[in-house]
Order: sequence, then C-alpha cells, then structure tokens
Amino acid sequence: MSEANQKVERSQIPVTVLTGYLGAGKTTLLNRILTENHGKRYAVIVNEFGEIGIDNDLLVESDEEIFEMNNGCICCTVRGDLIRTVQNLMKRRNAFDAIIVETTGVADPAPVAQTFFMDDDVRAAAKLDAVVAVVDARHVLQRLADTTEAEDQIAFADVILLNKTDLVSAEELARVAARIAGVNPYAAIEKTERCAVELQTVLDRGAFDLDRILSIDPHFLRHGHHEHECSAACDHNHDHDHQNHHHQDDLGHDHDHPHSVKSISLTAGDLDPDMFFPWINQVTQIQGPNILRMKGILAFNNDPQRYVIQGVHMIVEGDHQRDWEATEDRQSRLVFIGRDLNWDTLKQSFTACVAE
Ligand SMILES: Nc1nc2c(ncn2[C@@H]2O[C@H](COP(=O)(O)OP(=O)(O)OP(=O)(O)O)[C@@H](O)[C@H]2O)c(=O)[nH]1
Repeated sequence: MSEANQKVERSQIPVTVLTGYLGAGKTTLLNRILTENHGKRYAVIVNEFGEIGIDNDLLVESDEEIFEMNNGCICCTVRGDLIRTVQNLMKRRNAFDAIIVETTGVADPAPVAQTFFMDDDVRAAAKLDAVVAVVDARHVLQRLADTTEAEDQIAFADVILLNKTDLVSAEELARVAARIAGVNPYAAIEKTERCAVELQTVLDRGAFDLDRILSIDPHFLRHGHHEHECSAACDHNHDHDHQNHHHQDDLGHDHDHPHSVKSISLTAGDLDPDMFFPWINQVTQIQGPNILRMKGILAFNNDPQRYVIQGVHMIVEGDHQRDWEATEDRQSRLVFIGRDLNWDTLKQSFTACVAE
C-alpha cells in the first residue's frame, strides 16, 4: 500500500454496524460499550422502529453523543439520513474516535453498510470496520423459519454474538450455533449472556470483508440496485409495490411494515400497578407468540421512579430506572411490535390500567 493510501486509511473513522433481530440484545451491547472504560469516544447513531422514541430512553446516560433517526424503516430514506448524519459528524471529526450505527431489529443491514461505500464524501471519511450481529439464542430458530431479515443479518455479519445463552440448554445452544454457522461459516461466533464480551471482539476489528459480501450479494456496490423492501415511509418515486403497507396517521398509532410486522404505540398518564401487571402478564401470555417485542417507560401512581418494562414474546422483565425529573412529563409509553396485534383491543385494555 502506498504511503498516501495508508494516510487516507488512518484518517478514516471506523464504523461498526450493529444489527440483530428485535429484542436480540443490541441495546444491551451498546450500553456495555457506552459504560466500559475503554478511553475511546464513540458517536452512536440509533434508528428506531417504534414511533414514540423509547430506545433512546433505554440507553444509559453517558458522555457519548447519541444521534437518533426516527424514520421507522431502514430503506432508501434512511440511507439519505445516514449520509447526512455522518457528513455532519465529519465536520467535528476530532470529537470522537469511532462511530457505531445501531440498526432497527427488522432492518436488512445491507443498505446501511452500503452507505459507507456509495457516497464519495462518506467513503473518504469513514470506513466500515465490521458488521456485528446480536442473535437471540432462544428465539433465533423461530426467526430463521418465519422471516428473511434474521437470515440476512446473520449472513451479513463479520462477528456474531450468540446471546441469551442463559435461556437455552447446552444442547440447544450447540444446535443453534451449528445452524448459524451453516448460514454464515465465515463470522466469528461468540456465545454471550447479556452481551458480556471483551469489547475488542466487536470494536476496531478491521473485519468487514467486501469480497465476501460481493460473493453473497453481487449487487452490493451497484447504486440503488440492492434488493430491499421499501416501506410507505419512502419519500421518493419508485415502482415498488406499496399495497401491503399502510400508515394510518402521523401519531404512530398503527403502522404496517413489510412482512406484516406492525408497531402499536400506547400512551397514558399514571398507571395503577395493580391493574397494569396482571394485564401485561395476560397480554404477553395470550398474545406472546405474536409479540416480537414490547417495551415501555411507565409512570405508576405514587411512584417517584420511572419503570422500564421490556419483553420478547413471553419473556418479560421490568425494573425501576431513575426518578422522574421535575421538568419531565409523567407519561407512560408502551410499544408493541408484532404480527396480528389488535390496536383497539390493546388500547382499550391498556386504558383500563390508568390510575383513577
Ligand atoms: N435472559 C436474558 N435476557 C437478555 C439477555 N440480553 C438481553 N436481554 C434482555 O432482552 C431484552 C431485549 O434486549 P435489548 O438489548 O433491548 O434488545 P435490542 O436488540 O436492542 O431490542 P430492539 O432494539 O428493540 O430490537 C431486554 O429485556 C434485555 O434485558 C441475555 O443474555 N439473557
């Protein structure tokens, strides 16, 4: 490599793309990265699927800079957003050492990765370091059977965290690991609980291998020709079929997305915990198979603290997070992402949990 080329490489900021299906553990990994004492400064770009912005609240408070892109679907529009965000970051190139992009759980990582090759300014300034996929050991076989995204995410990854090892037996873990290696024999697979991993396993790897990606996606470098499903959120002219997508309103109450995955956002004031907990237990037990993801920030009456609740299918966990600040609205927000969820029924039964 010539000296000039080496210089360009050194000045390019490394970018880690974090992918993984809904609820696999991406935020858990990100929180580890943001809290660990590694002496590096990261700019973090997060992209949400639900509409009422909960993910940002689930990130630990840190000195890192977090940029939120709230356009729901990763597709062409996101690429534009991502380019603009990265270009803006580059104006303050010396303020951080690396960039991490967390994609939404239903995203195909290819368009995000493509961004770092397609746009000349971005390509000159940033270099894709690795695509890291977090995989939920408990649910991934189901996801491989009923979606294409989970497989794309695994196929595309340079590093795979096979997470939630605590939720499966040793035999099941071995079976899942073998299945993943079948989809992607090239990625390094790390088995983790709550994404506990040496950070050098996922960051600054220099692992992204363009040749391998071109072998699984020959169109990867062809601008605008990657096959992906556009959503109704796309604001450009194209010929894709939008028949299966509809957006009911701008309030984020009922949004269809490709592959019939829909997000439902519910909001209220203070809730009565004696009503809420039996209700959420019942909803997740009965509708669990269809609930890919559930997360919320809740205000309970007479409780000074924010309560965070999260779930994947029937597995639900919750905890107090911190005090509500005097300047904050005590608002309860709950998002369900799943299939065949009925907004009216959920809304009605949720409203019944509002404190008198
Ligand atoms: N039992 C168990 N739970 C885990 C593990 N890792 C993460 N979780 C829990 O799984 C849920 C989802 O984790 P997140 O890190 O928010 O997942 P995510 O991929 O960011 O989710 P989305 O961004 O909504 O797609 C949370 O309730 C986590 O506490 C693990 O290893 N074991």
